Amino acid sequence: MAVTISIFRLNSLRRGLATIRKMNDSKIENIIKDGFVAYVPTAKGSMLGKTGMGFELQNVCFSYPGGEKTTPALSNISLDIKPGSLVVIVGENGGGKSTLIRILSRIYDPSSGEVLIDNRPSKEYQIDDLHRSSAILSQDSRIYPLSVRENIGLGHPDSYLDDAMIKQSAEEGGAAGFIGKLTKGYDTSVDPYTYVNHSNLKGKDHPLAKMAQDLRKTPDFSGGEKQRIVAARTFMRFKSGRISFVAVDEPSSALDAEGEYQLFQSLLANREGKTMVFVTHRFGHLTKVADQIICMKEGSVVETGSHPQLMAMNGEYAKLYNIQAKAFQDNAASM
Ligand SMILES: Nc1ncnc2c1ncn2[C@@H]1O[C@H](COP(=O)(O)OP(=O)(O)OP(=O)(O)O)[C@@H](O)[C@H]1O
Repeated sequence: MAVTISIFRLNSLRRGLATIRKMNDSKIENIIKDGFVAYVPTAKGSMLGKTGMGFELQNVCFSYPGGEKTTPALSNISLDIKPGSLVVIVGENGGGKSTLIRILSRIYDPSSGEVLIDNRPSKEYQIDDLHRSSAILSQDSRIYPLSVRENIGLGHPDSYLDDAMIKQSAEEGGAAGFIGKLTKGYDTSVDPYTYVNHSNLKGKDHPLAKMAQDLRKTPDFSGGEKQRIVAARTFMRFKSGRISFVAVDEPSSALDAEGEYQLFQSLLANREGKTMVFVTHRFGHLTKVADQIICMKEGSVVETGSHPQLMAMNGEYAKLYNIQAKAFQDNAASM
């Protein structure tokens, strides 16, 4: 029985992956060149010493290919991100935060300037290798036409049949609660099966009617529930033991304040051996424990430092922090 279920799941995953490949092939144009060096840990670097990926950016500029803007998305960014550090990028809309995350994750290469990863030019590394060692959690992260279990299992396909691991990842991603309330639990299909309602099959005890019934589209998940499944996939990814860089780019827009807080706490609990970079507009609880805050404006880094250092500077970060703090105090006063 277990073998039959495993074969069924494997076939289902294969079909799903073929669909995903088609979805991606049609949309993604790879504009970066692959490197020739495997991402191998160094004593100072990631996997071996379990200290996380280290970055050094030297005069990095970036303009989006075909973008409408006359000014670059990133201008002359120079900074260090130490292995194993917790970094929070803050700043106003359009400041370049997500673009910087994409450069660090090697989704794009700089238009000019250099990025060093573990002391070596990032362009020299094989892209797949770098991506296998990185986990990116963002609003762009997708739900795939697979079961809930498979959507989570994609984070670490070698272990996608490991129920305990899937469930633990769901707990960490804040998804276990609502999955537990689904009739089919982890076997619930997520999109995009169509409801087959052919009149020839109505009320018939026909094999096709049975199949059509099984294909019935399940109710859509809410935005927050989808984000929790995607978060669970990221925690599954951590279990591969390979992840040394985690980029978190505002994954929580559809989460309530409690959901976002829990998600960030779960991520921080998994910090060991990883460099973590967060982009969020609701940053107060993160920046106070961050090793480095990077404050961006109009494509430039305007301030970097710790929370006490930047508050003492009384510049852009202090302005953004005080606006948040005031909104919080006003809310508390009106309750
Ligand atoms: N795919 C894209 N193509 C063209 N231009 C883009 C693209 N993505 C972002 N930009 C532009 O690059 C600049 C920086 O955008 P980015 O998304 O990095 O800012 P951000 O600080 O993350 O903003 P937000 O806080 O609103 O998410 C903006 O001027 C934006 O319009």
